[in-house]
Amino acid sequence: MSDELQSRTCTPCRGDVPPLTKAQAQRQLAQTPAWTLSDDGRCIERSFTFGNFKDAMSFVAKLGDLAETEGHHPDICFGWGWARVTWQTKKINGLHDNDFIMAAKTDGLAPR
Ligand SMILES: C[C@H](O)[C@H](O)[C@H]1CNC2=NC(N)=NC(=O)C2=N1
Repeated sequence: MSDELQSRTCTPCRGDVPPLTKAQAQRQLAQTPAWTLSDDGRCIERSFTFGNFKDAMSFVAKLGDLAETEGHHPDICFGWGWARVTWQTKKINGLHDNDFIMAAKTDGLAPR
């Protein structure tokens, strides 16, 4: 399930496709069950915990590198012992398969 998503790479989104509907997003969420769909169905979010600030910042740095590699970028908040990641495709103000691919890849970066 999410292994399949983790193995995929993002496709450039030129903004010429509609966002996933809330029902489509809910179906996709089955592959990334640790993530929460927003009420408006336009983004997915997950919080992570760490033992200290350094580990949280290291996770954020790795996620930033991944985002640059994939050309698809999250919103990230973080602090001592925590990080919150939100995925949305800004160009379409909603969710795209890329967001679920990146959510699965984000899970792969998190400490077990
Ligand atoms: C040209 C560049 O690839 C695009 O602007 C990308 C960059 N990263 C992006 N990240 C996200 N989350 N949404 C986008 O629409 C987006 N567009």
